[in-house]
Amino acid sequence: MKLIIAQQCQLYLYILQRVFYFLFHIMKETTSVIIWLLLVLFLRQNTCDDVFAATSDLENLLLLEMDIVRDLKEMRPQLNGSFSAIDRYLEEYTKAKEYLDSSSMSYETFIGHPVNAFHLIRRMVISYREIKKALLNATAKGNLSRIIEKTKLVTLDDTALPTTTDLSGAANSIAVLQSAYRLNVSEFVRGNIQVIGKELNHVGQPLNARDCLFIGKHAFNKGLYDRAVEWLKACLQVATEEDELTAKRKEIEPFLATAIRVHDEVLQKKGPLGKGWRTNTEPFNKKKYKAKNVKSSPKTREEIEDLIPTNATVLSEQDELEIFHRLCRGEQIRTDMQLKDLHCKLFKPHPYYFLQPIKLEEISKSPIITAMKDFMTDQEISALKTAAKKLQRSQHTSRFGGYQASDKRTSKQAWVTHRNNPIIKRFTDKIGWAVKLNPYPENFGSEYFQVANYGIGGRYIPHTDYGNTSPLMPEKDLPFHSGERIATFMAYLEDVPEGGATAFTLAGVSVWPEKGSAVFWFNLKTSGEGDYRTRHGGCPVLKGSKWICNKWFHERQQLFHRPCSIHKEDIFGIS
Ligand SMILES: O=C(O)CCC(=O)C(=O)O
Ligand SMILES: [Fe+2]
Repeated sequence: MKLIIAQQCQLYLYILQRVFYFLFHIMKETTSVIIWLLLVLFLRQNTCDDVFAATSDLENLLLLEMDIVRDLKEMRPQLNGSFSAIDRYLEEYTKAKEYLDSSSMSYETFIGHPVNAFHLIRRMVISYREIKKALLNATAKGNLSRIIEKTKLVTLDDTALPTTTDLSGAANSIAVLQSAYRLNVSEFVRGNIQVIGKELNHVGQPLNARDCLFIGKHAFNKGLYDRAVEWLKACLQVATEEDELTAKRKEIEPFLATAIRVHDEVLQKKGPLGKGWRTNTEPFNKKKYKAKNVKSSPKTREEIEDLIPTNATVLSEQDELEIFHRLCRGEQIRTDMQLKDLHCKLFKPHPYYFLQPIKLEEISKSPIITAMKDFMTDQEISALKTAAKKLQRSQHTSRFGGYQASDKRTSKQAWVTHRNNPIIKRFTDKIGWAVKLNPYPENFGSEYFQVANYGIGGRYIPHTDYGNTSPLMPEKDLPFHSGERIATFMAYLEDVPEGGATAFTLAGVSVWPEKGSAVFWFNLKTSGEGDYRTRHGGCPVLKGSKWICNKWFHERQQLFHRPCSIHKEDIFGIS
């Protein structure tokens, strides 16, 4: 008996030992994975509340600033002595406010100008922290506490204020805007948006030398060496003209020298364009450096088609970004023949549309992309925007797996259901009748509406809507077996004065946002295979506030509406 117990004990011990060994082994293997996961979580948290990523948040920030200023102005006479941080800030704010009042712009229009938005974020990040520190110091010293402790800025939770991450995000966005739209930098530092070769001038408030230095450094860090040099040169110019110096020439010059040197070295070693860097085609220092393999970007739709992957080859990220920016700038890369083939028609796919047909415009024939003009009523637009109050930072596939907020997709979004909202319910029906697909999330025909708002320079780099590139609506409501995103309906909820087109890089077309209009396309071929030619992205918003609303249809529920086919290359159409 004893023997049996001893043997059993040994067996248990052996099993326990193996389990420990196994766990230890797993832990050893997974330690690095865990560290990565923690890092990813940490990075995610840090980028969650980016205020620069949505104009609606920037507008709220502007209102908050007005509140704080009212309070500061009331308090200032009671504070004897020097509070230079407050005085400097109030002076700067007053200039911005006078500018806003004299231009009689709406707050949304004002904040839709990237320079005005940058100024606001800078004041909130730098000036407010300085003021708060000065006030708290004074409180610590004694009798001012009763006045100061009541001020909004002191009682306000710090999480309500933007952070240095927001300021960096805004500087990055400006660098991206300049690069994508070829902005005239010497005008931009004066606050004016001018695109080289285009009649356009949106006036804003000038930047100071420190702002230019800050943006120049961000352009450099993003590998935009040509742009960094332009910024730093403009910065020197501003510094020479400034009454109250914000950055000394001595501070700027070393950065400029480094930017020029790195620019020339990169050009000589790697060429003018690659993943993560760009330079001019000529070096600044021609005596010391030579240019290397200057590559011209694709010119026509045919040339782009040559780049379309046939089997496994994929268009390089850099080539695609070049095409994307050309489309964003409104360059025509299709031939006249291709354009001549496109038509408009009045479309009555359902009795609902008999009296008021849809104005359908063909945007592209391969793949088929259609626009529906004036598809939404003002009532539907405001119902969707009102329902999308709690916006969260949008995410995109991450290099570490899963999804992450990054500058590949700078917007904020909310999922909106039609439940309990008769206007949104009717709008859902309307879409279903128009495109002849099941639009109801209840039976997994589609996801809820995704309403998104872009901020300064807000963009979404080219991607496909199929293949898990962005998170689906909350998973508990949409099981895996609902299939891929078979089709996309995307409506524009605002006009965008400058930039912000949707560019289809392989179709070679751009669609410009028009309030109430929508675009529709199938992401999958009839065989169920993804149609790579549907790659598209949201161009950086140069000026204004871009709001869109997506409805993604899922594959399985559409079986009887759109039967699959055995012919691999067949595509669906809208008819
Ligand atoms: O903003 C745009 O124009 C494109 C948005 C988009 O592609 C998406 O949300 O999937
Ligand atoms: Fe998309």
